[in-house]
Amino acid sequence: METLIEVKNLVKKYGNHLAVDHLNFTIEEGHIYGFLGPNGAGKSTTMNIMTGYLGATEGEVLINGHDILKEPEEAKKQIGYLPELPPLYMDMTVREYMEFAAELKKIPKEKRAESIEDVEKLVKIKDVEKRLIKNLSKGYRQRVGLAQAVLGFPEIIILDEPSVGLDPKQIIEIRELIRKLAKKHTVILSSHILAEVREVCDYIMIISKGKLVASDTPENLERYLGESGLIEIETRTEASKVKEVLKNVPGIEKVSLKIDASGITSGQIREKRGQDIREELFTTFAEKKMPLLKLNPVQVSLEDVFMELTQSDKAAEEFARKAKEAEKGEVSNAGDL
Ligand SMILES: Nc1ncnc2c1ncn2[C@@H]1O[C@H](COP(=O)(O)OP(=O)(O)OP(=O)(O)O)[C@@H](O)[C@H]1O
Repeated sequence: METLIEVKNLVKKYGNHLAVDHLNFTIEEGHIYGFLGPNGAGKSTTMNIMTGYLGATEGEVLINGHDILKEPEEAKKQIGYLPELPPLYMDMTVREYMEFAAELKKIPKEKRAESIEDVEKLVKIKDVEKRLIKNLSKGYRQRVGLAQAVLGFPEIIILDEPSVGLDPKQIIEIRELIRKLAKKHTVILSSHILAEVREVCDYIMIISKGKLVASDTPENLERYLGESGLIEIETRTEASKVKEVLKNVPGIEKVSLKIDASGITSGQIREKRGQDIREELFTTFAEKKMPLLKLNPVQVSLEDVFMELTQSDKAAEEFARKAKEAEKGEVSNAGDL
């Protein structure tokens, strides 16, 4: 697969504030990437640098091998960008604005009309092309912003929070449109909403405090981080006896139990790092004739992962460790085959 964008050691400082902190990643052809991070994480700043709207303090961005600062024309030609606040001219009609955008993009005169028609149909703004932008709803304005990004059908389309401020129906429409675009283009979008990124993107980059704290497919992120090291159990045996039995099971870090009104003891067992004590638990309880009603490893959702990664530096470090281990595991598995 072809590498379209290389971001190398990117740093952006606003005064003393490090908005982008040594970012490194590549964008490969044919995916829908999601930049996910809380407000202020540095998503817009990164996108503005990648698209040549903002200079970096350090580092470099290559678009199809062209440095965005040294060869801006060549690099920008390959990108369509919808910034957080689309640069719309309120007193222009939609069509006038599209003509203006086509001129800026240097689309040859003889191809302009056709190019605009194609995009207007795709984004469904043909019906409003004679209306002034200031009289359009927020949803339609966003579509016009998207239309100027898509105009000329560049290879890479970058969208900053494309669904912010839209109503649920418009959000669904925008998502459908993004999926449609992704059939022929590489799309990068940012969002602070995990559900949105998970729904549309096949690759997620989690950004927190200007740093890339995780980057993988949604499935892999869930897999690496899904195991919490916690096991839920339930039994009719008294809590004190359960505690006694658990003392003899190696690999346990912590136990917390409670009894409900019906006499069922339930609780959580935290395993020591890297241990899997499920079989040991099962046989120990069975030997003592203390049947377990439940023995269930607690799965962490992508929501939990996101919250943890973006709130705690320790969690982010832990993620990096797990991802490395998983990578090593995959390499050695491949070797075994
Ligand atoms: N022009 C600026 N001057 C000073 N600080 C800035 C400027 N632009 C952004 N920042 C700061 O840089 C950090 C990153 O901002 P950025 O807009 O890139 O984040 P974001 O992830 O896109 O969040 P949002 O979704 O809220 O835009 C924030 O702390 C922000 O306050």
